[in-house]
Amino acid sequence: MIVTLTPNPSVDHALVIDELERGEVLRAADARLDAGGKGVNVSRALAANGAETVAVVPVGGHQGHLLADLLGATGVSHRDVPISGAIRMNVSVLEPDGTTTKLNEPGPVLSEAETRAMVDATLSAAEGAAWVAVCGSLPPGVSTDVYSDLADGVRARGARFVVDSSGAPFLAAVATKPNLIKPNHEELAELVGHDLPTLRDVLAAARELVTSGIEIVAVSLGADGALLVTEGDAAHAQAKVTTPVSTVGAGDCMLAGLLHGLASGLPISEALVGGVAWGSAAVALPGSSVPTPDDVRRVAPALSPELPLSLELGH
Ligand SMILES: Nc1ncnc2c1ncn2[C@@H]1O[C@H](COP(=O)(O)OP(=O)(O)OP(=O)(O)O)[C@@H](O)[C@H]1O
Ligand SMILES: O=P(O)(O)OC[C@@]1(O)O[C@H](CO)[C@@H](O)[C@@H]1O
Repeated sequence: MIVTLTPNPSVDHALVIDELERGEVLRAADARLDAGGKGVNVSRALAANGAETVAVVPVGGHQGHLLADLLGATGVSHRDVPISGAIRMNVSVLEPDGTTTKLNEPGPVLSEAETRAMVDATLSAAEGAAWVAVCGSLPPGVSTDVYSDLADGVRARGARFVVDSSGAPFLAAVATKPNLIKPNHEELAELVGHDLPTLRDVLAAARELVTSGIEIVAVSLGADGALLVTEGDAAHAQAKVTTPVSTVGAGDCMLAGLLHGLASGLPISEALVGGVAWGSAAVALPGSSVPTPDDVRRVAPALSPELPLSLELGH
């Protein structure tokens, strides 16, 4: 069982347009709503592939009701923590060449009591779980100290602690030495404090974090696939997507596939290939849609026989 906590969930509103032009009235050709926020997406992807998961979410306001309805419609088990503020509506603007622009709200202010209730709900869901993944930004009012409470509580219950975030909260979370982190290329550069132009640089940065006490560093690299590093191992995998539609949530689906593989006892390289398959399958789907097993079967992920260390990333 994999538990997710999304401290700052959203309803994701995706709009399909021809071309993003500042200062113009743009008519959307299509639009869709999905339950969103990084941990919610991880749980949605797991549930869509038949894996056991519970999503813990603070819920308030009209969007909160909508989030609960959307989650219910997709069959995802969720534990709602009532809050007085309204959760976010985040907008994604999707162009035909696959370019995705995101506009994310800050989210509601959470009181200390609401933050405590969110931690307690997560720790109660963590009883008997294999992994607990805390994903995405922190809403205003939530101190980064929340990560040490969560890390200690999750470990005390025998589960493994995963974090995916960005900026200062990610730095604070990394200081708790999670069992697994999933930065993307930019977030890893932020964590180590310098640019990482090639896969060789990404490997060195991931090894630095592993040496500091993090068991597994999984770096998602967009179209360049993903690199997974542990103390004794490093693996790279990639899958081509001919027509990218929306990259929103691809990193979350990659994390979901990876955790599913690890929870099923796969060796890390096979779990990585599964993660890349789920992430790449998500890129071929609209909005924040998560892939089903049929979608995953349509992509052909490949483990690199040797690490392509000279690969220049993002080209
Ligand atoms: N253009 C692409 N072509 C093929 N696969 C892709 C592409 N973009 C992303 N992927 C797949 O999705 C995974 C996650 O992508 P990425 O590194 O962009 O995540 P992210 O920045 O965390 O995304 P998000 O925050 O939207 O969830 C990659 O590891 C890769 O497997
Ligand atoms: O603002 P955060 O919490 O960093 O990210 C939130 C978000 O952009 O991440 C998901 C995609 O990964 C979306 O479902 C959601 O809107």
